[in-house]
Amino acid sequence: KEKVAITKEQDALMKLIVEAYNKHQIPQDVAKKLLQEQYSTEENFLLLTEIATSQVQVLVEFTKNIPGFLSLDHEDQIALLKGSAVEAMFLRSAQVFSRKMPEGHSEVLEERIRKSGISEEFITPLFNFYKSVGELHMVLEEQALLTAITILTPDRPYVKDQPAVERLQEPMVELLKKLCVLQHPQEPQYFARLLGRLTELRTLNHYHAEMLTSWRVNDHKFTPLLCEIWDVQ
Ligand SMILES: CC(C)NC(=O)n1c(-c2ccccc2)cc2c1CN(S(=O)(=O)c1cccs1)CC2
Repeated sequence: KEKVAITKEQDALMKLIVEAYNKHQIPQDVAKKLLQEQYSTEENFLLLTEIATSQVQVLVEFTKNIPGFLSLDHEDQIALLKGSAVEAMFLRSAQVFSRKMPEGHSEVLEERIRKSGISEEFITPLFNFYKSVGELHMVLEEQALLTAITILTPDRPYVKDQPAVERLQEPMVELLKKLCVLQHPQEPQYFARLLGRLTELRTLNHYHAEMLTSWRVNDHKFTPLLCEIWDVQ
């Protein structure tokens, strides 16, 4: 059985990705707001809009720190960000949700999200996804790499130079694979389960697009940044 070891380069890459991931956490005060007073549906929706908007800003900063990203074609950089924003947001949500929270906090958070005007047929797959990510008990390095891998998906719409994106994503996938073997030696299929979450994420894109149209119908307001990244209005 060949000895799996992280090379010096891989260790340097991982440190860069984790550092970027840590630097760009969501301002806790915004997420904490969701846990405070009892809000109406409209106020919960506005809070989610605020949290989602701050998350997109966090996502852009994290992405800019992915080694090689800023050397990609500029239009491709935009195409990758727009193509991955929803997935990165739901991955982040799942990671926030699956984190150990003080007693009763995740129930309150779940309640607030359920009472935010999001249609039922979207809430179910959303919480199924949060649960399936939570069951993986990902370590920080895995979360950061999985987010970078999601952003560096070559086959997003309008990406011109896909091979250039593949050249950035490939080493991250290789590194994540090694990490999984080292972190979960008793679970050889763990890496495959992680990648399976990325497939599940793509289905949430579809639900999110459906949700957006239903919100536009009953004229919910989004921020300019969310309109920009989600191509609405
Ligand atoms: C952490 C950030 C990325 N999470 C977030 O914004 N959440 C969270 C969430 C999950 C765990 C902890 C805190 C918040 C649940 C939901 C969203 C956003 N969306 S949304 O983007 O469709 C939306 C935007 C405006 C109205 S609805 C709906 C569902």
